[in-house]
Amino acid sequence: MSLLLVVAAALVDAQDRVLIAQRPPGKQLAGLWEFPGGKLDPGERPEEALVRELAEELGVIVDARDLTPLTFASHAYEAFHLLMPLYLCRRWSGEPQSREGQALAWARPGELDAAQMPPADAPLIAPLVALLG
Ligand SMILES: Nc1nc2c([nH]c(=O)n2[C@H]2C[C@H](O)[C@@H](COP(=O)(O)OP(=O)(O)OP(=O)(O)O)O2)c(=O)[nH]1
Repeated sequence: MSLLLVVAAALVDAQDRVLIAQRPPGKQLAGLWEFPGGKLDPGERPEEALVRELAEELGVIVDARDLTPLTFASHAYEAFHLLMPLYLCRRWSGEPQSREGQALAWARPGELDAAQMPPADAPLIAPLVALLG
């Protein structure tokens, strides 16, 4: 079993909407809507990796101190077991923009559709709904 650590963020705006990004064609899980984030580079701390990924993918600047642990996903994919902490982030600078060609959307947690998200993400919806409605 290989364990894959991926860090992800729920960026939450003033209307309590969460930013989701669509995985581009050609990638694993293409077309599904996920939380921005990604894998750690060698030697990187999780929060540092997430700050980097948010800058690369969305062009936003986040202070690691504004990343609050919210919940996590633990899911057995065929090729690896995914462990994915999900951080809550309500403060950043810059307007999130698609830096890698991915579609972006803001959604109320209650509107998130597990069927359109990676299987690992389904259990993440309930904590977001509990927090934000
Ligand atoms: N960022 C993110 N990844 C997720 C979520 N749910 C989920 O199962 N994943 C999986 C998909 C990928 O296997 C992995 C994230 O890896 P990644 O985005 O850095 O890498 P990738 O597969 O796009 O490909 P690559 O960068 O290695 O080319 O975690 C999610 O909500 N956000």
